[in-house]
Amino acid sequence: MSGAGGGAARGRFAVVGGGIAGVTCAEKLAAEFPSEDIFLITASPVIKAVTNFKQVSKTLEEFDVEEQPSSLLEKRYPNIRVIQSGVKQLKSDEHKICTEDGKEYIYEKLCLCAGAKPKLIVEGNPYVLGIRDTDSAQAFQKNLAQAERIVVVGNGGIALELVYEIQGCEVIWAIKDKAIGNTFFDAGAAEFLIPKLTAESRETPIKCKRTKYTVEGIEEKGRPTAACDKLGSALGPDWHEGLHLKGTKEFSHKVHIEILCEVKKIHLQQEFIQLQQTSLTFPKGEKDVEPDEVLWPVYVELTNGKIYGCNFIVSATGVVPNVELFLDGNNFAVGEDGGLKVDKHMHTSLPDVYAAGDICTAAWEPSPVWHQMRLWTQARQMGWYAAKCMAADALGESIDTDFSFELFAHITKFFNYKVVVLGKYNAQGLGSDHELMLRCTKGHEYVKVVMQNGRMMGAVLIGETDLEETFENLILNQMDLSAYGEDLLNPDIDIEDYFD
Ligand SMILES: Cc1cc2nc3c(=O)[nH]c(=O)nc-3n(C[C@H](O)[C@H](O)[C@H](O)COP(=O)(O)OP(=O)(O)OC[C@H]3O[C@@H](n4cnc5c(N)ncnc54)[C@H](O)[C@@H]3O)c2cc1C
Ligand SMILES: NC(=O)c1ccc[n+]([C@@H]2O[C@H](COP(=O)([O-])OP(=O)(O)OC[C@H]3O[C@@H](n4cnc5c(N)ncnc54)[C@H](O)[C@@H]3O)[C@@H](O)[C@H]2O)c1
Repeated sequence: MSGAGGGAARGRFAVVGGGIAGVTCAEKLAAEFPSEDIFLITASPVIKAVTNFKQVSKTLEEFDVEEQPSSLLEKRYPNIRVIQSGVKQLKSDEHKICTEDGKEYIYEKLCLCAGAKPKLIVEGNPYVLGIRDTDSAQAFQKNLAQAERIVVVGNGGIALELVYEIQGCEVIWAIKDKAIGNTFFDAGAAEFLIPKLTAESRETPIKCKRTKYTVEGIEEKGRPTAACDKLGSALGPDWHEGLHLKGTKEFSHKVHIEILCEVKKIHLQQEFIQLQQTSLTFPKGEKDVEPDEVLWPVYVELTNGKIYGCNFIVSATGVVPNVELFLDGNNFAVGEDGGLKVDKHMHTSLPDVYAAGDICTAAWEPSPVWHQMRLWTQARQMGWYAAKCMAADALGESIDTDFSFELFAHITKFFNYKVVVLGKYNAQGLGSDHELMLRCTKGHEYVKVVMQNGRMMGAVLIGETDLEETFENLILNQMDLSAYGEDLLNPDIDIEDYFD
């Protein structure tokens, strides 16, 4: 980009967002166009960089994520110029971005990677916390250190990690579903995991192939913090490992799960007193609940009629893409989940504007075994592929959809187990036309495969199953496995020998 006197700076490529999607996109553009300046405009003072990237198998990947000062990125890629300022306005018809520091940038091609923010059960209630970035995680830790009881609402990734990690504080976990972890597991897997949740003490964390989160080149003491909670980058794998997630009590873990319910109302202490209703103590057994004599700062009334007092509530109820600012004056097509719709070339509905990561909604016809989930891995893949598409468009070349969108593949860790989910691991979108095959050894491993017409469509692998590569191949090649029947999961048969 070149400055144009006191007016707008002009250039070929601009990227908004210093999270994984934006940084990966800027890096790829910088590598493809070494003689062009790439503008990376980001509201946060630190950027997220992928390091030690390793392709573990065809679609599973392993990498570390480092939070770095932007100067390190500029050092690695001298043609990336990081502008640390929030975008105030996008004028897509003029190909112009206006930032909060009063500057303007004219682009030829732009990629929006502004991420998402927590979708809270209620906005503006100081007792309801969301967790997204370093600031909000630290605020949570600080509040937890003073807490005796909290209520966690939501049943996805964050809730699963929190309820397992929190110590010295009673946790009432309210979920809409019948079983825990509905975004990753079915009831069978949930049953397998529950003993870990109720175990008296936690084990040493296992090492597993999953992304690792570190902070590089930033002194802990003088560490820059995001200017504002809403604009920091999303945390990611192992985000809780540096945090001391302990309440005021000396016990290890106390989690009570309320299933099939939602939050009906949240009452502040004064409102609750006026209501003259009864709240409950922390249940000791299934039916062992008593009226609570303690006065709490806030009360949660559940749709099952129960009321629990607590110090605060964590709303771990998903995310909503950061789009409002970009919609103002721009006629973007928006998906049902609130993201900017992108086609198979990561192109939004507006000319020369692309989007990647949590902000976008994949609106192309997906492969039968891929779906979008707002995950770190997908943010990296989309950022990289968006840059490839921008480059191809700029050079008038054609490009095929990236292979990473052929199969949904995610490695993570829950309750200290390695967890690999592949394809339609919960039979998403398959209706009733599918079969499940299971293999489970209590406390050791849980293997589930989803079959349709003799073909493997998805799998959940919990524990050290070593099956991920074989199953990845079986899902990708859609081989007819009818002849193998139950042998597919027979632990006495080395399944790899069959198919290698
Ligand atoms: C607590 C937690 C745990 C998670 N754990 C996992 C996990 O184990 N595995 C996994 O795969 N994923 C995990 N995720 C999800 C993962 O972190 C996100 O999917 C991923 O980081 C999204 O990357 P992104 O680049 O799209 O967005 P973000 O990381 O949110 O980055 C957005 C960037 O845009 C900038 N920005 C926003 N608005 C503006 C603006 N107006 N102007 C300029 N800049 C702006 C922000 O400052 C930020 O730099 C977790 C998320 C959370 C919150
Ligand atoms: N290990 C991992 O892979 C990991 C860990 C943490 C977070 N993440 C990702 O970070 C993002 C944020 O995590 P998250 O856990 O907030 O989101 P999520 O999308 O994983 O889960 C949201 C949960 O909230 C529930 N929910 C939604 N609205 C609700 C309401 N009004 N009342 C009660 N429950 C409600 C949903 O049923 C779902 O269980 C997600 O994209 C998630 O995939 C991933």
